[in-house]
Amino acid sequence: MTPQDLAKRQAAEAALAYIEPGEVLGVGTGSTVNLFIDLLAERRLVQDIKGAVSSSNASSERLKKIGVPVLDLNETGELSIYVDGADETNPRLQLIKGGGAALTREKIVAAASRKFVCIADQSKRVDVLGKFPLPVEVIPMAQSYVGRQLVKLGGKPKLRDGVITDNGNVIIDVHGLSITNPVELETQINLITGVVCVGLFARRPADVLILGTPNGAQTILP
Ligand SMILES: O=C[C@H](O)[C@H](O)[C@H](O)COP(=O)(O)O
Repeated sequence: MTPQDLAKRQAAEAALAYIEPGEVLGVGTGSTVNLFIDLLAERRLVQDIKGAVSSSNASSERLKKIGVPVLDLNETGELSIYVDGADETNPRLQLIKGGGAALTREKIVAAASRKFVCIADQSKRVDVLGKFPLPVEVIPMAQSYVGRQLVKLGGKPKLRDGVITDNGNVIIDVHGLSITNPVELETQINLITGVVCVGLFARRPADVLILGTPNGAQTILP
């Protein structure tokens, strides 16, 4: 395991403490979440939860493989805990997400959860969001139009080659942004016709960040 994977695993392991027995768990997407799912099996915690609402087909498959029932968010109502990774986090726990193209469902599950526990290695921590290209999920026929609007906002849009989301849409990654006002930019991008979702989690930041570091897992509050 690389030092980065070890740090991700530390964060994932610390997040196990947030699981509420008998509850439905919200589960995100990505390599850090995969380690979290693996730990559910390793630590025999699968029986403790009622099931999971997942933010991607990939996570659903992984959950089913270890015997976790994957439930429909429309049937579960509000979730107590949502555990997910991030591509970047600032000190206010506002995030960039969507490196794995799952941003829209992630934002839905985060919105429907009382507590969002973000798990990441320390390389994800930044002062100002934007070094990681900002993912935007877009309806395919609007791709060029949305690209032009994103240029007007100061970004350099680039279509993510060969990627179709679980919702049948494309991803535009916006390079060259220095996101000093994440709430405003999230609103501006949301207002572009053809945008399904932007991977900026500013209006609904994480509630808790668990960061894997060489000195162990650190819990950070906004
Ligand atoms: O679409 C993917 C998600 O937003 C992931 O949570 C994010 O990309 C972080 O992934 P990883 O844990 O692999 O760094």
